[in-house]
Amino acid sequence: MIATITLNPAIDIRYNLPVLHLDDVNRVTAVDKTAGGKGLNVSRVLSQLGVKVTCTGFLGGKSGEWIAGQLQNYNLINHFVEIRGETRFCLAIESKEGHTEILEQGPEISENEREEFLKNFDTILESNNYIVGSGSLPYGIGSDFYRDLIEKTKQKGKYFLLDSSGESLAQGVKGKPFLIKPNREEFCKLIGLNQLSIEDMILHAREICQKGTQYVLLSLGKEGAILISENVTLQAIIPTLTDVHQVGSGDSMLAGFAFAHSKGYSIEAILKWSCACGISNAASERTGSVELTKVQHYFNLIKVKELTGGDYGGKYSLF
Ligand SMILES: Nc1ncnc2c1ncn2[C@@H]1O[C@H](COP(=O)(O)OP(=O)(O)OP(=O)(O)O)[C@@H](O)[C@H]1O
Ligand SMILES: O=P(O)(O)OC[C@@]1(O)O[C@H](CO)[C@@H](O)[C@@H]1O
Repeated sequence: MIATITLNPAIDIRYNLPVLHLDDVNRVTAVDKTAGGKGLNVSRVLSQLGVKVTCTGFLGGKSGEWIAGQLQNYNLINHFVEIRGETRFCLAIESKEGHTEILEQGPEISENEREEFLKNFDTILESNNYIVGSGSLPYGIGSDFYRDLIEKTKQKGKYFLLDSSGESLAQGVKGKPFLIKPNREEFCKLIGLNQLSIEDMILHAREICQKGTQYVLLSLGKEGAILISENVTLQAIIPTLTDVHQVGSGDSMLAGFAFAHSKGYSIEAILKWSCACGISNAASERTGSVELTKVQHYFNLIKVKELTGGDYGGKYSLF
């Protein structure tokens, strides 16, 4: 079984506008509202793939109640800790100018609520082999929180997949999770440089793997993805879609990885499943949502190629 952690869930609102006018009134042409936060997107996609998923994190207030209701609709097992604060809203605006996100910081978590989560987490660990921890941390949760959860998970011999950013990702990597899934920007921040070439990202990712993280799944949007481990580097070449709804593609990708790995598929097939889920989400109107027939269709179009750059320090010929 797979459990997901969403410490800072959100009601995700997506507005579509032909043009976004700043300092003016804008009227939207389409609205979408989903139970979000990265971990809940992962959960919904896993559920669509037929996996029984336990979801945990913090939920509070009227927005928390709304999200809890949505969990039932998707047959997700609700192990969220109820909090006094109000669960946040996150806004994504899609217009001709591009994609704009406005994200609330989220509620404050008290010491007691944090303790309750940790007790709850110990129980969840007993019955789940995969833990997927995704997204930002709310106030009151220290940046080493994921790291502690990763260490607990590893002590039980289970897999922790981490998708975070900034300091919580940097700290998380120190806990040596099974996998991290940064996008290009998150990875550059992790390394502490503004821009990195693909070759340099591979070399840095390999270094992270040598220190104990098993996989770095580098997601590159419409350019596909690269999966790096200590011994192998695989590139996924994908069909590119235009006119996409990209929010949640990274989360869908992570769901695809957890699903395919838990089925014991080959590493090439796991990378294809990951990308196929990301693409299917990008093709969907809904945030954090895939269709199995589309996933299978995209799976067949993806090519996986091994990149050989010689020893660590060598260059990768493809790029
Ligand atoms: N325009 C696109 N066309 C085809 N596939 C896409 C496109 N955008 C994303 N994908 C798929 O989704 C995967 C994840 O996308 P991306 O790298 O944008 O993740 P992310 O930045 O974590 O996304 P988000 O934060 O929006 O969830 C890509 O590796 C790719 O497989
Ligand atoms: O603030 P975080 O947790 O980093 O990101 C939150 C968020 O932008 O990520 C998801 C898309 O990946 C959305 O569902 C959600 O609104």
